[in-house]
Amino acid sequence: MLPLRFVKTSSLFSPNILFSNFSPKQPRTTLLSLITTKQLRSQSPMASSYTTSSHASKLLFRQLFEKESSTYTYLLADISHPDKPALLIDPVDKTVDRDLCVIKELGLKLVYALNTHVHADHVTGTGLIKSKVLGVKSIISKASGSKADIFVGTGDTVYFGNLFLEVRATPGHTLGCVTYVTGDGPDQPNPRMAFTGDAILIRGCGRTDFQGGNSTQLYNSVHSQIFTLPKDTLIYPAHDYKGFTVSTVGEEMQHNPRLTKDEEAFKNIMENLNLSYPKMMDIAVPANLVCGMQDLTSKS
Ligand SMILES: N[C@@H](CCC(=O)N[C@@H](CSS)C(=O)NCC(=O)O)C(=O)O
Repeated sequence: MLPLRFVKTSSLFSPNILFSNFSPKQPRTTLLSLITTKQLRSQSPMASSYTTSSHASKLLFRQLFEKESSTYTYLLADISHPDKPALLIDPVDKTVDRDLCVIKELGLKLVYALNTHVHADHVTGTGLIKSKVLGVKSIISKASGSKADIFVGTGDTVYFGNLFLEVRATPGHTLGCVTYVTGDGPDQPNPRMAFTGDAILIRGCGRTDFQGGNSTQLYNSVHSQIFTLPKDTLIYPAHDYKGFTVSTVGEEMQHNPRLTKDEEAFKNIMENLNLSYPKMMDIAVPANLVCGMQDLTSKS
């Protein structure tokens, strides 16, 4: 387990080898194998874009959907870098083959599998990915209580090529929730993109009734860590149940039916959601507390 303050992928790697500096003081070398996953052509990405940057086409971005749990997985890669280093946010076990197929077809090199939190409604694809693509590192917050290769917290940056994600702790749905935000800088995507997990959903938010959930904390997280981002920041949540794909900070500040209320009204809404527990909860939470390595620990 590597505590992390700074993750930067170096530009010094050949097509099949990636050198990752996990800390400026502790350089580490990781050999990544080629992806050997069987291609599944029947499954395709749901939504896509080649770049959201105002600069040279640099960020490759895909929004991928898993329909049973209505989960979004996000693929990001720096395609201006010779090795096209890529990462996945919130992969789902059931769609790992589809996601790895896209990564292979696009000639990307998967470096990291990140989770925004310990999910209760599906098993993360992280463990399966690590068993299929050697060298991929799992990332989650320390506060999640989960096992992983790398732990992140507020202020950490996760580099893939010359692009990076900034980590913001956004607890409230669970204790260990984080939001990953694309970097603020001249060569970073503009507008910025926030991968909010379940902290904020489009016109909604994550429930707060289990896994250390707390509505006051969620309210404060969203207002201090997400609503303070530029209003044109794109919001990409971990779920959508209504057919939405993307929103913006400004749009949610104006139209989110829960988070536009004052704190007391918000708490009242959250206490009266009356949602049933996720069907997969008893399987998903223990599996996700080991980052999806539950069936793989003896094999890896
Ligand atoms: N029916 C689904 C679970 C739906 C659910 O509870 N979603 C969560 C996020 S996954 S833990 C949530 O926070 N929903 C908020 C909302 O307002 O819907 C299942 O059985 O898996």
